[in-house]
This record gives sequence, C-alpha cells and structure tokens, in this order.
Amino acid sequence: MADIPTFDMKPVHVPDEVLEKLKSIPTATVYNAVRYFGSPLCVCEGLQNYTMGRKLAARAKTLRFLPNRPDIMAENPNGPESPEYRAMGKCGPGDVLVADIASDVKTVVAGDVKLLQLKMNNADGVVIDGAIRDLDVLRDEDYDLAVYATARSLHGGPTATPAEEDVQVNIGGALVRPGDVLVGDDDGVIVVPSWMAAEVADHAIEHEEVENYIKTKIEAENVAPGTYYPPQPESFEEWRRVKKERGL
Ligand SMILES: O=C([O-])CC(=O)C(=O)O
Ligand SMILES: [Mg+2]
Repeated sequence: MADIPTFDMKPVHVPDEVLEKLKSIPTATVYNAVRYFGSPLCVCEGLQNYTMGRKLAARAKTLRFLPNRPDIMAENPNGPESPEYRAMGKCGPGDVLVADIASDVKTVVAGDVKLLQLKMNNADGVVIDGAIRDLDVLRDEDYDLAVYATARSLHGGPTATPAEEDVQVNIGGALVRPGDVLVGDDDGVIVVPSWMAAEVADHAIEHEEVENYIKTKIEAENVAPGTYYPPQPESFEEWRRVKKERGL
C-alpha cells in the first residue's frame, strides 16, 4: 500500500480530463482502484445500464426524494422551482443527475418530459436508485443521455416527493456527495469520491495497461493466467521498463 497518497478528503472539482481517463478503462478496474484506496462501499448495488454499451464518468448533481406526506408535498410544490428542476438545472456537460428515491419503484423519478431539461443542457446522463419511464422516447428522440437505474416502470408519482437537491444521498448502498464522480459501464455503476478521482484514474489506467501486457505474455507463452495474474510488483516494473523502451 506504499503508493497510496495521503488525501485531505475535501471535496474538489474533478476536471474533464480526469473524467475522460475514467471513461477510457473498464469500470471494474476503476472499482478495484477505489477499493484499494480505501472506499470499498462504492458500488451502486442493483443499478444497471439501460443504455447498453454507453459509458459514464460524470460529476454528481444530487436530488433526494422523500416519502409523501402532506407537509413535505406542500413545502415542495410542482413547478420550475421544484428541487428536481433545480438539480437538473445545475447539470451541464460532464455532469450527471443522481436521484435517490430509496429504491422505491412505485414512483418514477422522471420520463421524457422532465428529462428534457438534461437533454437541453447537454448533461451526460442520469443515475437513479429507483425507476425511470419513457426510455423508448429517450432513445427515439436521441436524448443522448447515459441512463443507469434500478428499474423501468409505468408508475407516475404517487409515493414520493422530490424534496432536496445538492445533498448527500444513498444510491444502492453507496454514499454520493455532490461533485463525486459516477463511473459506469455494462458491469454496473460506482461512486468515486471527488478528492481521490485523479489518483484513482492514474492508478487504474496503469493497472489496465499491466493487465493488457500480461495478457500478451500469457498468450505468447501459452501459460495459465495464474502465472501472471493477479499482477505482481515485478510485472509493474517490467511494464514500466517496456513502456520506456517503446517510447510510450
Ligand atoms: O410523470 C412523470 O412523473 C414523469 C414522466 O412521465 C415524464 O417526465 O415524462
Ligand atoms: Mg412521460
């Protein structure tokens, strides 16, 4: 663990270059790095990619629903100032709406009409611990959003109220704080704390390179993967040497 930096753990703005790095490798490799750096409860359990093949690495703008009750409904009337639209209004390129509805699937978080705001803002997508509807419309009308959710559903909004934006939320058992990075592919979606994102990206990219390097060795030498996997420090040293020799 000698190469784990000491983080001061304050939230930071994650730049687009780091998002691009995180998108360039499998999410499983990023997950290993986040776990290695000390945040193992980072998996948004139960969520899947409803836009198969589409990767995500974007900064979280958060929204929390709460169970309906007359007082909370009165405090959060529908309309452009509702927390859901305030949260979506903060999303632009490189951002993702992250909605916590406590896995309730009897209320959808949004469909094609509400999500028009994300489309108009060129946001990257939506991550929902709960249900979404109108996915066919999103596809047919080319919304160009990554969609990760627990379920598709027909339900409208009978059980929960969009009550708070820009707060910390629980998405499938993982903490998401505003500005954290949601990283996903068809394997699933994880949370990278903003303050470790840059280091996680570099660490995971080198890991992915070493894995690709040992795959070439396994095939060339016709040996069982266990010969080189999981990669040992010697493989990292060898890869760094090879990279230098090849001028990479
Ligand atoms: O009615 C809802 O809650 C969501 C919906 O269908 C839409 O945004 O199009
Ligand atoms: Mg609709």
